[in-house]
Amino acid sequence: MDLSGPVLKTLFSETSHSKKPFRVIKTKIVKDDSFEIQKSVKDWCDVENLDLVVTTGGTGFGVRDVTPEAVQPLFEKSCTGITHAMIKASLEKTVFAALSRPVCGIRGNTIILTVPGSPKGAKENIQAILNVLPHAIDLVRGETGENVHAQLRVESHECVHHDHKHGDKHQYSSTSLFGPALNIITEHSNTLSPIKVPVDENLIGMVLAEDVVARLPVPGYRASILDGYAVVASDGPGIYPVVGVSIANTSHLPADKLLPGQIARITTGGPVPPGATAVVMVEDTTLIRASADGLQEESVEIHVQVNDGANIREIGSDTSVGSIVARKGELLSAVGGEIGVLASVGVCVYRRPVIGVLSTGNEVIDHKNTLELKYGQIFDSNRPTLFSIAKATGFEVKDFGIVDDDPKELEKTLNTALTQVDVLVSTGGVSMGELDLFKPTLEKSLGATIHFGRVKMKPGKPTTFATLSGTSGAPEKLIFGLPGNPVSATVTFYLFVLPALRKLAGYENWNSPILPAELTDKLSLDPRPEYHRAVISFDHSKGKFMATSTGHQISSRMLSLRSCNALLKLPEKTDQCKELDKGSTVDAILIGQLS
Ligand SMILES: Nc1nc2c(c(=O)[nH]1)N[C@H]1C(S)=C(S)[C@@H](COP(=O)(O)OP(=O)(O)OC[C@H]3O[C@@H](n4cnc5c(N)ncnc54)[C@H](O)[C@@H]3O)O[C@H]1N2
Ligand code: MOO
Ligand SMILES: [Mg+2]
Repeated sequence: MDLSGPVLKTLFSETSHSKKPFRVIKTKIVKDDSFEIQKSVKDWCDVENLDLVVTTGGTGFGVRDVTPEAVQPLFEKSCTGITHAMIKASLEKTVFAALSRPVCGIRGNTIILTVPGSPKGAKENIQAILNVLPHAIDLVRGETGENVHAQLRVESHECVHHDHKHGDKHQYSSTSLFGPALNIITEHSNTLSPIKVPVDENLIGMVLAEDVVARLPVPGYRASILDGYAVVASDGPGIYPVVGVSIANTSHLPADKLLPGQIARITTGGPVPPGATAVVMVEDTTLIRASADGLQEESVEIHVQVNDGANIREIGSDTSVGSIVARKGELLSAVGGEIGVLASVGVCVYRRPVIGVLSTGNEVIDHKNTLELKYGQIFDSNRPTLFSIAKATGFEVKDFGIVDDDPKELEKTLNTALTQVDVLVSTGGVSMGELDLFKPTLEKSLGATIHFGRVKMKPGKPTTFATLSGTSGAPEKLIFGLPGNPVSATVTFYLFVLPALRKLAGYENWNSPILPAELTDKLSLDPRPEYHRAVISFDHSKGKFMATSTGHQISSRMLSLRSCNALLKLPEKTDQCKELDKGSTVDAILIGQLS
């Protein structure tokens, strides 16, 4: 008769797990047959997906005691500590506990325990580990239970100095405010080395690494400003023979120069013939006689007196040789002016940083790979969002995909990525959960230096910044661990990553512009300084920018970023100030277009 089964069932039912009792939902009596035992345990782990499977009996020294040998091959991980705790507790009661051979392990999300068959022994063993079981189950399930929470609060408490000597606990230096955190980042964002590049549209968004000096004059020849006739100005008005034509880069003249009393047809930009001293626009002339075929004018009347030099761009009048046409530090904008100026010369610009982006999380699924989500899964919105911002702001991104919450996989991907990029941006896994592995992996496996791991701001509290020294004089790599929440990832990209990218690319002004804006409604304040998503627009009647909140600001709600073009800098809530009134003026960080 099974006596220990009911004893354990009662014990579990009386025990609280996350304020709910354990529920024993399966019981079964199995013969002392390895195959039968394995089949049942495997079924409960793999098919039923139970949190905990406990076998009683078959752990002794008897010939028919085969449970440990049957169960052990099913383990993916051994739980030696639990086994020790059980044996230790029993040994304290009787030395005969030494004749028990329990084994404990993990298969998938299930913990498997083998305890003795005697009701007393079984109860003692389970009681010995009952307190750690909820915590263990939470960890194996990847959830954050209260025990885990308490443990992690110790493990990641804020400290000012980063110190490896604090034992095994993870301690990541914390910066309390956004400003100092950004300063740390920009101190490490050293402008990359200059490169020589051809002048084309790829220059947009690049910064000149040296002054650009004109090597050639513009124009390189005397060029006409108008369509008309090249003349000798001192000839004055009158009827003249048309002796030649100067169109664009071709010039047909009977002699090597225009003589007084002669004129030549010329088009805009065409080379003014030697001897000509001015150009008269065609509107100030009349055709007197044309050739027989009507294609060529033979004589033309000039109606106006022009001065020497009229309507001629002299050599070098736009740009003289040796003049500085663009200065070091100048940003080559998309408006086109700078690129147009440089079109005649080669340029040296700062290399633009290469950025790697990856998402982390077992629940994160690439939206391009499936249209279906299983329970608990979510689509990866962070990578497409960050790619878009990077592209729109002129930076090249490499995609490192989605990485599971697995330290080895994370380490492998980070190592690969860091050989290819200047800046690595990862999202997720930086907060307090037990699957938040980014910081320990960076520090322990990659040897990176974490400069801060928390910032007093909303959103973006767990934002992490680290650096990894470059090999053989190469610049250090910048590593950003942005929070997984999509809004937090996006906002912190704008606030932390973009300034770093701009500084690496040589921008003198790397921060986004800030405008004063008036609130159209009152806003409640948060205990953390907040970067509140809003739409700002210029109100012509008031002569100022107006800011309207995008609504509920929870960090998971991407809709709070829809149409948003600014982040309002809101101060933290104090006893004296809990909200900002309608009409208050706040700083608005411009992140999008003004409409
Ligand atoms: N006990 C505490 N818990 C949390 C704290 C805290 O201080 N104490 N901070 C909260 C804050 S604030 C944030 S922000 C989040 C940050 O979490 P993690 O960076 O660790 O990110 P995950 O846990 O991996 O994911 C959080 C959330 O975001 C979703 N997610 C993750 N990746 C993506 C993606 N690529 N696309 C879309 N959504 C994504 C994920 O499913 C979670 O819902 O931590 C709080 N917790
Ligand atoms: O600080 Mo988290 O980024 O608000 O949600
Ligand atoms: Mg987390």
